[in-house]
Amino acid sequence: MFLYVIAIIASSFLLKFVLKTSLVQILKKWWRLFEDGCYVYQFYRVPQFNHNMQENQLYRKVCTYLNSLPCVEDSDFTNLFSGDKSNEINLVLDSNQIVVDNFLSARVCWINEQDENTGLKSLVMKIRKNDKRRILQPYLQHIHSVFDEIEQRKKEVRLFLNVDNEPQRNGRWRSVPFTHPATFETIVMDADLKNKVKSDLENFQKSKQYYHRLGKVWKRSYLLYGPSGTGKSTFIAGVANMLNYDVYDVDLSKVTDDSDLKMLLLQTTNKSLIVIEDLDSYLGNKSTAVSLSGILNFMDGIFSCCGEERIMIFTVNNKDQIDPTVLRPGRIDVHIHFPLCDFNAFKSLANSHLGLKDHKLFPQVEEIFQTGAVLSPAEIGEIMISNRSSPTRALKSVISALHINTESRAANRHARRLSESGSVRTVEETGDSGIFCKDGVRDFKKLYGLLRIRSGRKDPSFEFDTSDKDNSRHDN
Ligand SMILES: Nc1ncnc2c1ncn2[C@@H]1O[C@H](COP(=O)(O)OP(=O)(O)OP(=O)(O)O)[C@@H](O)[C@H]1O
Ligand SMILES: [Mg+2]
Repeated sequence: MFLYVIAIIASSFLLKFVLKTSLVQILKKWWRLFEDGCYVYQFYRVPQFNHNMQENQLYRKVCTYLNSLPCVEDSDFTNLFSGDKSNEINLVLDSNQIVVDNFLSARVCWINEQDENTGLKSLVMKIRKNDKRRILQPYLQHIHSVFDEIEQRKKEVRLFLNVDNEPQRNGRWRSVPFTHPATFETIVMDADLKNKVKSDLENFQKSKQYYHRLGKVWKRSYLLYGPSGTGKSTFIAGVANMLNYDVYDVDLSKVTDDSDLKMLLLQTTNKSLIVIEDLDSYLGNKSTAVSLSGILNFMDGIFSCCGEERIMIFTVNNKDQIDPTVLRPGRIDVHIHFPLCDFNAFKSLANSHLGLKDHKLFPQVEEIFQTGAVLSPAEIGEIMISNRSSPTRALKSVISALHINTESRAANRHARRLSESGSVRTVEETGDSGIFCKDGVRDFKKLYGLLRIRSGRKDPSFEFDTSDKDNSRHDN
């Protein structure tokens, strides 16, 4: 019994010693040396420079790939560098260190070598001969795609604008850094819809092979439709920031003719968002020199054959007035509705703008929404921002604004009825915009400085058209 107790105490001390010291690591190293002796290996060297002393691009790619691996932390010696962003620290492998990577259940060792005499660096890959045939090609492919992903994330996003067509100017696009702070997370929209859009975008990014197999241009087109101030432009900024894609904002009023539009498209780069805002204001209207067929060809993407991975986004306020040929499958793949605020959207805004998850005035707000009051997220957001020091005051202001909206809509309806009976002219006839022609306007304007409000109809929130039936969902 005594011996038994002694054995337990001794083994617990031994265990503590093993865990506290590096004995486990030492044993692992010995085991690896023993294992290495049992296999035949193939070595591949990736030098930093080729024979003409030009930089070997593969070396840069492998370096970036290896430094991104979590197991870099496990190497005996690692350098720490500050990154581009504040608080960012990058781990960089030191010379003559070994990194062990795992790929398709095979072990791949990388040794970061530096020649003592010349100082030239190279990376040496060591894989078992048994695994060579199976993993070499896919592994190198994997390194390429991880590198591309990392580069894409690091890239500075730029906003391109088409300038007037002046002969002395080189190229039609001018660019500035894209610094819009919107992210996909800050956009207020139905959570289910947001997830669907997000996974649609992510699927698109991964579908290179799929599009190639089908012989289709690797592009996807989205139509964002809804009243003013519902977040369409903000959504575009959020997508650009999420995907790290450049944004090409096409101003159709500056396009001189159809071939100029083709030229603009040809001068866009891969991994970009090509945006035409307020498309409805250009269709069948003289504000652009581009014809309908010019716009249709642009949307079809036959001129984007020289590039890949582009997302086209068109915004409109009302899609009912748009020629159906413009919206046909292939030209527009996904329709996304941006509705005016309902109570759920209001709660999201109250949470993000005022930090309120609940409040005693919420039931009152819900009640007014049920009477059919409508304001855009922009309008409600603006009231909240102006009153953010007092959440209760902010909510009371929202309630007042919603009341004014309900009363104005009722007054508008009444005026329309009178107009139909021939006694009074409607707001449309007088040229005033919506509710602001009524007395309530001054109170309303006092609450915040927004001038535009339009009512919207309830439309399906997310529609994949017939070309994408599997994914289609109608929210109505
Ligand atoms: N759904 C939303 N989520 C987050 N913010 C929003 C949303 N809708 C509007 N906003 C805010 O309102 C302002 C105006 O929105 P935005 O410009 O995106 O509207 P829009 O739909 O593009 O309007 P328009 O049709 O007039 O161009 C932005 O500052 C944005 O922050
Ligand atoms: Mg907009």
